[in-house]
Order: sequence, then structure tokens, then C-alpha cells
Amino acid sequence: MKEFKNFINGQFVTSSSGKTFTNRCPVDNSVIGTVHEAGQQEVDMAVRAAKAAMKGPWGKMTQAQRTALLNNVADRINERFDEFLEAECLDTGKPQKIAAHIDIPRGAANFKAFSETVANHPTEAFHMDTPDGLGALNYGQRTPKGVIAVISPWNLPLLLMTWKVGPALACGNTVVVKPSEETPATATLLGEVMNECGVPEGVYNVVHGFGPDSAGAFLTEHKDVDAITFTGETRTGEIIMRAASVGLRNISMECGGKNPGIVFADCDLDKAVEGTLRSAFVNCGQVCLGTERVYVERPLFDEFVQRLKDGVEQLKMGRPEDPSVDFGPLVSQEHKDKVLSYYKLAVEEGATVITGGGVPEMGDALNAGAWVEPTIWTDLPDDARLIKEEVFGPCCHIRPFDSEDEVVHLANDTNYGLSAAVWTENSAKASRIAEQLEVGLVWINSWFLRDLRTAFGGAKESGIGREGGVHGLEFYTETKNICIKF
Ligand SMILES: O=C(O)C(=O)/C=C/C=C/O
Repeated sequence: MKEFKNFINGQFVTSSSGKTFTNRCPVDNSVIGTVHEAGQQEVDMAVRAAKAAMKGPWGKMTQAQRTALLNNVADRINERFDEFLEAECLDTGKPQKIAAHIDIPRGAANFKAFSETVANHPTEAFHMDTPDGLGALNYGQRTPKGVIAVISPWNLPLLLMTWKVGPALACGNTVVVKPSEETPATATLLGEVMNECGVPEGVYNVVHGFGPDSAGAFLTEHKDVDAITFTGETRTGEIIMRAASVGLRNISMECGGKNPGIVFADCDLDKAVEGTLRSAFVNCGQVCLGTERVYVERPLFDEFVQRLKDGVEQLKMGRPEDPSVDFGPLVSQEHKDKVLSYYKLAVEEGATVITGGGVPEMGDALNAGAWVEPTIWTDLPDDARLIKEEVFGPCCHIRPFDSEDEVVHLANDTNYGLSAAVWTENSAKASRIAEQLEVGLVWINSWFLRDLRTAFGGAKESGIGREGGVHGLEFYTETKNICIKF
């Protein structure tokens, strides 16, 4: 039986309240262990430790020293790769094949990418002419913002947590992380790595718990938190924004999506099918960037539907450690219930179920897991709730279209604006379409191909701000302009 403690000021601590909650594996609903729920007192300890660390050795470190430390953290994650892999797959149920190629490598890479960016990105400087002819010099100075609250999600727990902790620490801040209650393991394990690598105490802290009336709320409402970064549902983002408004704390948010995949008749069909199979079903559809709405140019529609159906029906479900498995369960029973309610709603709204739509017979212990069938629908009306609301499960709806104007309108007809995928071999058309889409990220003939130097974030209700590359610097630092008169 595992135990997941809070990590505060370099120490693993339980909770003064003695409150704990159970952590379960979604593969078979078995108990993984007990999690110590941080109360107001533990959150306050963590924030005070993070604030104090800014004045300690960490705050006095040079950029080069911080960069070296963070590169060591990345290397140590890779040295302890199997432990992180097992922990992540136990918490999420995702196939080890997936986590070994995405979650853990990126969990480490995020540290290296941002320490390099921050070390090499210049601040600005301007020489200014003045009436007395002597001139003046203006130059920019970036300083750490301070204590950053990191509220990270359960779908890519390590990756999405270090996507924020990496730049935050590279910029000289300290962090208090509140991982999802569904996935406490890798954030806790990273505490061990921070100690092993000599990251000063108080720089990285972890408090476990829930949102309202729990660690999440205590953290975002804490007056000594200087900024809040969050990945998760849009409605939760609104709650966090309200908390951040007290004391004018800055926020950076990546929220929900109802992302379109646009398939033209002149696409490379094999690529489009393979890419849509991944974008709609990888990670059991639990990726904010995933495709839940597919639009196919009419001449290709029937063939595309058949090819995607064939691909879905070849997905292999099973335990994470089975190397032949490429499809896992949803993250929890609660999320399974939510996704199944949408499966039911789809039929009520008039969908044709091309494949899936229910719960698979897994046999043996796995039947107790959070398994659902990967599902494809057609024939829903454009105003159906299934077309408007994010399911965040292994499902997509496919609709034919007849013109570029029509498909751009359909793709943009949503409150979200996170990502899109466009499949065509005509590069001029691909760019023409991409430039009309009201989203933060467009992939052309690809999906989830990630260059960490690029701007990353969503438009409309999919988020606020851009992280990635130098774009996060505006959030993770304060920029000061200094003017020297000669
Ligand atoms: O790839 C990334 O850096 C990233 O943030 C992925 C987000 C996925 C959300 O579900």
C-alpha cells in the first residue's frame, strides 16, 4: 500500500488534520494507496516555505547555477524513468507504451527546454537621443515574480506539471504544486528528485487535495501567492480567476477545447486516418488538444468513416504494462460516468453510432475499471450538445462538408478555441484555412507535434495567455525598464 505525502520545505509531511483520501488505479479500481490531504495549515506552510526560499540560496543563485540544477533534475527523472513510468501508469491507467514516449520524456524535457530558453533570451535595450545631445540608455531587467501556484491536471500529470514548473523555476521563482487528486504520484516522486539534485528546500512544494474547500482553493486564495498557472476545465478556470483577482495576481490558463479536425478530399488518406485516430483516441481521448469534431469533404466522407471505424476497432485494450496495449481506461469511475452520460445523450440527440457507444466486456478484474468503448458518431445536428460540449473521452463525431467557407464556419462555431488539425496535400489551402481558424494551435498534416519554443495556449474559452518558449516569460517574470541619463 503506497502513501503519498505532501512535500513541503524539502520534507514529506502528512496533514495536521489527519485527513487522507484513497488513490485508485482506473484499470481495475484497485487501491493504490493513501494520500494525505493538505489543509489550510499545510498550504500556508508550503507558501511560506516557497516565499522564504526566494530569500535563501535559491534567490542568490546565478542563472547558470539554476540552469545546471534544472538540467540535473531532468537527467535524474530520466535515470529514474521506470519509477516515474510505473507511477504515472498506475495513477492514470494509460498504456506504458504511451507514457514512455510522451509523458515521462516530456516531463524531463520541459526542464531542459526552459532552462536553455531563459539562459539565452536577451532582455531589450534602447539608446535614446535627448535634447542636450548626451543621450540616455534604456534597458530591461527581468526578475522572478515570486511564489507561483501550479494547479495541474490528471490527464498528463507529470508533463503538464513540469510544463509549468520548468519555466517557473528557470525564471528564478518558487512553486507550490497542487496536482489533481486523481494523480498524486509523479508530483510526489519529483520531490525526491529535487532533494537528490540539491534544489534548495522550499523551491518545489506539493500539496495534495481537491479544489473547493480544499488545497486548491486554499492555495489560489493565499495572499502570498504571486501568480497562478492552471490547466483544466474552463469552469474551474473561472473560479481560479475570481480568486486571483484579490490582490491582482496574474493567471495563465490552458482550459477545455472542442477541437475540429478538417479532412479535405485531397489529403493523404492514410496520414489523415492515422492522425485522427491518434488525435481522437490516444490517452483514451483525454487530451485537451484532442479532436472531438471531424469534418470531411463530402467525396471522401464514406471512405474516411469506414477507415476510421476500422482503425478504432483494431485498438487493443488492456493493462498498462502489456506492450501490445494501445488503449487504456478513463481516469476514474466518476469520469467514466460523465463520458457514458454523453454516449447516452448522443443517441438521444439522433446520432448514428458507427462503432462503440458502450462499455467493453473486459473479463476478469478489469471489469471494475473505468473502461469505455472508443466511439464514432455521425448524423448529429450542428447545434447538438455533443457538438458544443467537451466530452474529454475516446469519441468523435464526423460530418461531411462541401466548401472551405462552410467548414471554416463550422470549425469556428464553438465557444472554445484551443487547437485544430487540417489534412490536405495543398499547402496553400492548408495555410488559407489555418489562418481563418479561431484557435491557438493548428497542426497541418500532423497532430501533437510539439516544438517547445513555440507559443502554446488557447483562444476564447480555451484559456488565457501563452506559455512555451519565450512566451511564458511575460507570465513568469516581472520586466523592469531602467533608464540611465548620460
Ligand atoms: O504538449 C504540451 O506542452 C502540452 O501542454 C500538452 C497539453 C495537453 C493537454 O491535454
